[in-house]
Amino acid sequence: MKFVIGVDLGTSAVKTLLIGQDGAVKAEATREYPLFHEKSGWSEQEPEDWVTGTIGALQELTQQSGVQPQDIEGLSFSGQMHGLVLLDADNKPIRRAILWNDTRTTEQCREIERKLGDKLLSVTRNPALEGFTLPKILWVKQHEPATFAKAQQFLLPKDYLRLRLTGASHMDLSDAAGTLLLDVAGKVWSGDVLSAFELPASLCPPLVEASGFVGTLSPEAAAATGLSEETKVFAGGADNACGAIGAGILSPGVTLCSIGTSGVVLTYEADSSADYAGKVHFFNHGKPDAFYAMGVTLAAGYSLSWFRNTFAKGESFEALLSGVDEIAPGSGGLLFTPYLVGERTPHPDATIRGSFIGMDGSHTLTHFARAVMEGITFSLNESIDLFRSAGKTVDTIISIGGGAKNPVWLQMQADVFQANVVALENEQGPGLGAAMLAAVGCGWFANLDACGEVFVKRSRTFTPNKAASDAYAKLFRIYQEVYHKTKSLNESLSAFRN
Ligand SMILES: Nc1ncnc2c1ncn2[C@@H]1O[C@H](COP(=O)(O)OP(=O)(O)O)[C@@H](O)[C@H]1O
Ligand SMILES: O=C(CO)[C@@H](O)[C@H](O)COP(=O)(O)O
Repeated sequence: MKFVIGVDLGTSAVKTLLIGQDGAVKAEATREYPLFHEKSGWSEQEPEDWVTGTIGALQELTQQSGVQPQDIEGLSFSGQMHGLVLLDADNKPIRRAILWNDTRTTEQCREIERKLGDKLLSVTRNPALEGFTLPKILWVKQHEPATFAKAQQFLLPKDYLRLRLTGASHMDLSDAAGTLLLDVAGKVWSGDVLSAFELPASLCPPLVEASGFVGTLSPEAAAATGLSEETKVFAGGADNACGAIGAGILSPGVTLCSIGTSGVVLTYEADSSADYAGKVHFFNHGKPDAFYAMGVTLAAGYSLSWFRNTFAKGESFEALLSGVDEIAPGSGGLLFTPYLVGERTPHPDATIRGSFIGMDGSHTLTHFARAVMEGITFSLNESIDLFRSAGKTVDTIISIGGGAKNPVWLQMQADVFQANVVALENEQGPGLGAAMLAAVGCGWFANLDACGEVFVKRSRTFTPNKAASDAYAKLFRIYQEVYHKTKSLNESLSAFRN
């Protein structure tokens, strides 16, 4: 039996999967790394932590599985999107990476809108949002000119990791789409955007398809990981593109919901013709010539992690969430909005912050935990609402990400979304999607669709419960009011943030 590896460079951790030709997961290994929030709205990571974590996870994967290195034919990547890694002439990072959930760049977003006008949406197919990469480049240029003067190239997180494992520098189209520098339909770096901000074309790495073969592991990387120097490396894609591949979202009809650090609702687009007027993101898929549209909740799983780390430190998610199923929808009148780091869809707003509304003396920690899960799910339902309003049928949703480990949350998704929610045998959709890119690249299958038939394994389907759905429909309307009623309060409070 031959094997491939999918490396998912997430925000909370790097997760690696070793998968055989039969699509069965032979071994998994994970390494966590920290996030740095030096100021309110800032979010950074140390690129070296990604490399150390990945090498450790790959060593464990090979040792634990007992698979011979020469039987591992290929490897590919999935990565957290948008994060800015600036490299000097020696390919060394010149500062920490500024991540997708860092919202310091509101001023740069307004500058982009002023300079590009209508071209922004027509070329990049997306609005200027704080999380995207171009505003981050402009922020460093303005606030850290001495650092920026050293920058020779920018990469995204998984591209930097790939550079360290192969020695070659590339960016795939699905991730490049989230930079605001790509002509999304034309699949080239936009000369118009680069020149509007006086950025040299040399700052951008060569573009490849997510499925593109980019070389083999360097001798150093092979020695450090225990893998063979012959292992073929394929570019890989944005985590949401890979999540879509790993969930079998390879043709129209089925919707994806991912609850990782962020939360995502994603639908397949067969061509670039759809026009959501910038209300949702529109990016290149990891499947050649396809696209996807998605709404993003910035702090989905992050809200639950923050809640646990702040109020139940040291507890597992299983312990924290035990008993949430005994509380009725609505958490005893307690409502949470997950705007811990601002929001993207449907409220692109870097200043808004979260709320608990309706606290009373009868509420326990378990009520709060359930309210957090409900608030995150309501936020994702706003994206589903947007897609339904645009005429999409959303009746079957594949649910992936850390949040999909909890069956109560999967049932809650079915009840809030009023759709069937399907769980996969392994919730690690992005890692599976990366492994599928490697499997197709190694020639095991003619294309991703054929690979999906073998690799994507559905498990349980959760169907909406009528009484819970009716209650959630009422609660969702109340939830939707909270943003508007807390917006100006948060604007006033922002002066007191650190
Ligand atoms: N057992 C669990 N039950 C519910 N939620 C969980 C569980 N384990 C992890 N999570 C949630 O999943 C999130 C991590 O998901 P993951 O897909 O690994 O994220 P990322 O790709 O961003 O690193 C955590 O922030 C947490 O909220
Ligand atoms: O910013 C986005 C998508 O636009 C995020 O979805 C990131 O891609 C990070 O994803 P996770 O770490 O939550 O999977």
